[in-house]
Amino acid sequence: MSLQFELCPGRMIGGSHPCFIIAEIGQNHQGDIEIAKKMIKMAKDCGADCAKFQKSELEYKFSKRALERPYNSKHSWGKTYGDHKRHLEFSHDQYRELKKYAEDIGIFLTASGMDEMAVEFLHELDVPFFKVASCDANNFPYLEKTARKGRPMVVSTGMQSMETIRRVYKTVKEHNQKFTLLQCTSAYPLDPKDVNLSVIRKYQEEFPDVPIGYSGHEKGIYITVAAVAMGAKVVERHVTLDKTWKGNDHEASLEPSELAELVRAIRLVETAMGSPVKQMLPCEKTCHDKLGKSVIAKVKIPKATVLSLDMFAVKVGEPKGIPPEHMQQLVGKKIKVDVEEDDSILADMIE
Ligand SMILES: CC(=O)N[C@H](C=O)[C@@H](O)[C@H](O)[C@H](O)COP(=O)(O)O
Ligand SMILES: C=C(OP(=O)(O)O)C(=O)O
Repeated sequence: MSLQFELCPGRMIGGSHPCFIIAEIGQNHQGDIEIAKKMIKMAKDCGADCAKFQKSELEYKFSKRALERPYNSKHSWGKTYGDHKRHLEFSHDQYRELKKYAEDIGIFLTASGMDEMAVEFLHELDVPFFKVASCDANNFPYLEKTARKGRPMVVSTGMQSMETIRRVYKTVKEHNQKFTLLQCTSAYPLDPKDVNLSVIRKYQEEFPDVPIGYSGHEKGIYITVAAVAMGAKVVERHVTLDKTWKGNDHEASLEPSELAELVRAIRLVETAMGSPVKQMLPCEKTCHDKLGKSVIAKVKIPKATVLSLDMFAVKVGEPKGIPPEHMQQLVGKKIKVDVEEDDSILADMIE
């Protein structure tokens, strides 16, 4: 069984614990703290385990020239990429307010630290765990420093090769035992042919002591539910209050009704995963009583006949007799009574 650990106070993940569902608010709050709060509440009401944001200290995440480059996208909130990002970035005080709000309504809150300084701030904010965004999965100095802080980590692996992920595993593991790797393809919205859920299996094989999860950017909920059926122990999906809003991520996000449906579907599938022990269950008795088949006399069998296969048929009999899987064992045995054609052969008729 995969490693299990406490990702948030009182909330274990991995093993047979319920999948941990992260509602990624990201920057879908449009830079408005009241919308952000509504989204945290929505995540809670829909049954998600955690609301997540993205925290950057912009001069540490981007170079000057990257911040100054013109950003003409229809999703832009400013003339330059820096202006756009500044519009979407909450201050430290605003983060404290959001964290308090989440605590008040009873949902975990964290953020991806999008650079080392942001991780420092999140550490001080006392988030339950660090999320590492795909764009930092190959940022080894960052990974090492973050892992050394000792908080659990959820590491996304979009845009990376298997070789890099092996190195991520080794690097983080050296300093921190509590982490999970999420399969992710970083495209918005993500085409199903590029999802590669099979990577979940690959990760489970290569890293059997680490819970594996999935961070999805596709439309709809089916693929994420399938990830859970494959054993994803953490899932993350972007959420929005309105998919038509301005912003790069809204289209690939779930609206409240979809998030609620995703949570319901995940919990249903988890229940249905059940046990690998194959046996007839008590709930099957009614069906078995009505339609379970028995060994039936194909012909009249006189008392003292030595039984052979050509004397048997398999039918639903009344009363229920010997189950057909035991038919072979009857061969060569003697019958103690006369049996009419089409009667059930019962255990106490056999010598
Ligand atoms: C890889 C990564 O960070 N991806 C994030 C998480 O999925 C996204 O939310 C980006 O922040 C977003 O798509 C950027 O959009 P823009 O460039 O319009 O701010
Ligand atoms: C980019 C992020 O996540 P992912 O790589 O899982 O999409 C994030 O957490 O900010």
